Amino acid sequence: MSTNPNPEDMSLDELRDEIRTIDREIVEKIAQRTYVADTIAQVKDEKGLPTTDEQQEQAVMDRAGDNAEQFDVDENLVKAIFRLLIELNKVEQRESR
Ligand SMILES: C=C(O[C@@H]1C=C(C(=O)O)C=C[C@H]1O)C(=O)O
Repeated sequence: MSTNPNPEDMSLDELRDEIRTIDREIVEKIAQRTYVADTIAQVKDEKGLPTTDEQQEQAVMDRAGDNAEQFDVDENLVKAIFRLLIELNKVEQRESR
């Protein structure tokens, strides 16, 4: 068994390192988005507004579709991810009110 990785394995490792960094950044961004949504929940609480804002959710989904198109990724998949992010925020918002 050789201790030296062949060049193909090295480049696979390097690419997976890149994925690892991106995965961390994605979770960091989700945490940032959740934090801002928590702040929005406080503002809504002060103003006596409901947790759910369907018009805003539609705007977020429309933007997700536009961004998916711009970056040439599957629009339905990106929208599914944003639907989950919105639900995550609403659960968090309800818990913090
Ligand atoms: C964060 C908000 O609260 C909820 C969560 C949303 C989201 O995660 O994008 C959008 C609308 C609201 O239903 C908001 O009103 O902006």
